[in-house]
Order: sequence, then structure tokens, then C-alpha cells
Amino acid sequence: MADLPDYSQALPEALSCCNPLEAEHVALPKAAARVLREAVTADRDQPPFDRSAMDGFALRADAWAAEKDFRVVGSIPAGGTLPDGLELDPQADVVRIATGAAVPRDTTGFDAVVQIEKAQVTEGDSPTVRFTVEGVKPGMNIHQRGADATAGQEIIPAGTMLRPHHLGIAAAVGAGQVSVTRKPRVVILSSGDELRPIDTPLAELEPQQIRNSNGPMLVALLYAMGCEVVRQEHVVDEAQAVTEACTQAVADADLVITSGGVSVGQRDLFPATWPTLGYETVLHGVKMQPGKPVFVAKPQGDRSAKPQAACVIGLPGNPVSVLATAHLFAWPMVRRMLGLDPVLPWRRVWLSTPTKPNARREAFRAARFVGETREQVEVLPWQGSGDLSHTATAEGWVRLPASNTELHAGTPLMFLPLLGGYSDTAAH
Ligand SMILES: Nc1nc2c(c(=O)[nH]1)N[C@H]1C(S)=C(S)[C@@H](COP(=O)(O)OP(=O)(O)OC[C@H]3O[C@@H](n4cnc5c(N)ncnc54)[C@H](O)[C@@H]3O)O[C@H]1N2
Ligand code: MOO
Repeated sequence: MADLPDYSQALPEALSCCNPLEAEHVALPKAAARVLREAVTADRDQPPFDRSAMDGFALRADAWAAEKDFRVVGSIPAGGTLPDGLELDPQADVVRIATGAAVPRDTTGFDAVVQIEKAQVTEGDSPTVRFTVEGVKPGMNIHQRGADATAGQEIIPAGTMLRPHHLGIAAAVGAGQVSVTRKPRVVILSSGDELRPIDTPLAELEPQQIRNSNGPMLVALLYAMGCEVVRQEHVVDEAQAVTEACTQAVADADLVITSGGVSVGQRDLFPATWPTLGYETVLHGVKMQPGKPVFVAKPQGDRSAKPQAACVIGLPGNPVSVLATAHLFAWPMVRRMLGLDPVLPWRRVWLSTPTKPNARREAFRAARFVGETREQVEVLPWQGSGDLSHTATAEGWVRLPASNTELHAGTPLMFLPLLGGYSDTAAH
């Protein structure tokens, strides 16, 4: 154990195995949660015209005077203009205008809008209006052309993970297609002859057999990270079968994730198989709990000669170890493949109740917030890494340094939120 790296040392090693994938063009509505590779620029000023911010009347600010009646000579709906050939006297006339309509500053000199609530209209064949305002200033209730962005300006930088508001920004400037990183293709291999499919009826399950809980959890985690799961496959604990499954997996994937079979048991076949397939072990064992036997491998030789060759992560089979190592290793690796900064969104929180760490290994523990400020966390009672039920109410992981001493309430800790759901998982 003394020779094993700790998590901070191991993570850069794991990250050295993967490179950003190439970009592809996708239609904007399909670009949510993808990573932008080419900046989006404004094709015209935003707003593209001097825009009325109110339903009201457009006028010249310097034409206004208290108790002065103006003639209402036209109306501009949003998306509309004044009729061609309309002649008006900007000192005596005003036009109705809708929120979102273009103020015809160039043709009329109108440079202000008074909202409808401050207008007393006298209807009739020749309607008039008087404004009950203290004064009218140029620019009043007008959102000026180019105030938000000017034509040619970069408005979404490359490297941005596109959220819904980015789709709105891109749509406004006509970016119907955007350049984004290709989704990493992932093959998930589970191992363990004790495993049965999740729909195995209870009556057909031997007491020593268990259901494959890591499979669906990993599929959902990989989708939440932004990957495409090519397949999830179960491999029997037999050398030839493992070799064949691994060979096919690297041919079909950018990232191969295995579950189980990475410790030192007779049937833990993955660590010995990868070197026979031209893979170099980068990491096998980290001084952490859970997840100690985690395994990472990359293609042997010059990585730059085959930058897109698949890399491999072996997650220790205990389900809590899978959940932890998927967050702590697979997620940053996927972020690098997506062209994102691999640093995870750790934040500082404070312990709400005394907690015992692991004496020899840095411990990662499922935790949940207490109180309303979401600054204090309670560590869920540790049940070992074999059973997931105790994580049901977890909201994230905390990092507990190895220590013989109990951590007191109020101790500052780092907290990593659990990955969330992603709607595409429904398709699998
Ligand atoms: N002699 C030693 N034994 C073990 C060590 C060690 O250092 N020396 N490390 C232990 C630690 S820590 C872990 S974690 C496990 C990881 O072992 P493997 O990655 O080889 O995993 P398996 O042995 O295949 O499985 C472990 C455990 O998890 C269950 N499992 C596996 N896959 C699934 C699945 N898809 N769904 C649900 N449960 C699964 C499996 O049945 C086992 O109970 O090794 C320790 N041993
Ligand atoms: O590291 Mo193992 O994951 O403690 O159970």
C-alpha cells in the first residue's frame, strides 16, 4: 500500500491517457450539453434595431411639453414599419408602437417611447394624445441597437458546454449548425459469473447470485457525462472470452469501461489481458477508499501517433467503488476527451456531525446537505463498498483525509456533486 499513489497523484496519470476528440457539426436544437469547438459570433448587432421596450407612443424627446396634445398618425406593430410615404411632422405627431417594434429613428427622428399607462388618448377620426410624464429624455424606453452585442463580436467562446441559454443566444444570431466535440463512444464491459440480468425473477435467482446493478448505473453515468454508450455487455470470467470482448471493445470505442475483475482474485482477468492487447498499464491501485484497485491503461507506444485510440478504465466491481471511481476518474477523463477543463466542480462545505475517516486511505464518502444554506453536509454512515442502498439520499462525495482522529463538526471539506440525469438515458 505504501507504494500506491494517492488520488491527487493518480488523476494526472489517468488524464495522460486521453486526448480531445475531433469536432463535428450538429443542428442547433441537438447541441444542448455538447461542447462548442468554434466560437459563435453575432451575424448582426443585438438588438438589430432600436427596439421599443414598451407598448406606447414613439416621439421626439425635444417635441414634448407638458399638456401638449400630439396627433397620433400611425401604428408600428412588432415586426412592422410605418406605411411607405407617410408624411409626419415630428414636432407635432407621434405613432403608436408595440413592445419589440423598431423605432423609426432614421426616418422620423423619434428617439423616445412613452408607455401607454402615461398617455391620455382622445379617440376619434383624428386621435390625439397627451403624455402625463414629468419629462421625456432621448433614449427613454428604447433598447439601443447593438447594446447587447455588435456584429462580428464573439458571443459564445469555444470550449463552452452549451446550456439552454446558449442555444437561445446562438439561435438569435442564426447559428443553425454549430461545431461541437464528437461524443465519446463508450463500451461498458461487466464481469463476474455471479451476475444475472436485472430482470431475472426472484424465483430463478440462486442465493449466491446477484443482479447486475453496475450496468444500468454506468450507462446513466456515462450519458450524464456527455458520452454515447455503444453497448453494455456482460463477459464471462474466462480468459478467451475476456480477450475477445476487450479486443472488440477497443475497436468500437473511444473509452472502454470495465466493471469488476481488476483486483487480485483468480478470476480478475482484466489487468493481465490488456497488456496482451498492446496496452500499457498506467495505473493499478490508488490509496483511496473505495476504489483501491482502480485500473487505467492506454495504447502502448507514442500516443501522438494514434491520438484517437481507445483508452481503458477498470472500475473495481463493488457498486459503491464503481459509483465513486466513475466520478473521480472516468468523469475527468471524459471531460478531457470533450475538450473541457478536466477539473471537477469540487466546492468547500462544512461537516455537520463528527465523522470517522479511514486511518490509512483517503476516503470518499457519500454525503448529503443538511440545513437550508447547502453549506453543511452529513456523511452517510459507511457500509462498505459492496451495497448501494445507503447512497440513496446522497447528493455528492466528500473527501476525508486519512487520519486516526475523528473529524469534528465544523471541519471544512471538499464536496463533489453527484452527476445528474440526462434525458437520452431513456433511449437505452
Ligand atoms: N486479496 C484482496 N482482495 C481484494 C482486494 C485486495 O486488495 N486484496 N481489494 C478489495 C477491494 S478494495 C475491492 S473494491 C474489490 C474489487 O475487486 P474487483 O474489481 O476484482 O471486483 P469483483 O471481485 O469482480 O467484484 C467485487 C464485488 O462487486 C460485485 N460486483 C461486481 N460486478 C458487479 C455488478 N455489475 N453489479 C453488482 N455487483 C457487482 C461482486 O459480486 C463482488 O461482490 O476487491 C476486493 N478484494
Ligand atoms: O476499494 Mo474497495 O473499493 O474499498 O471496496
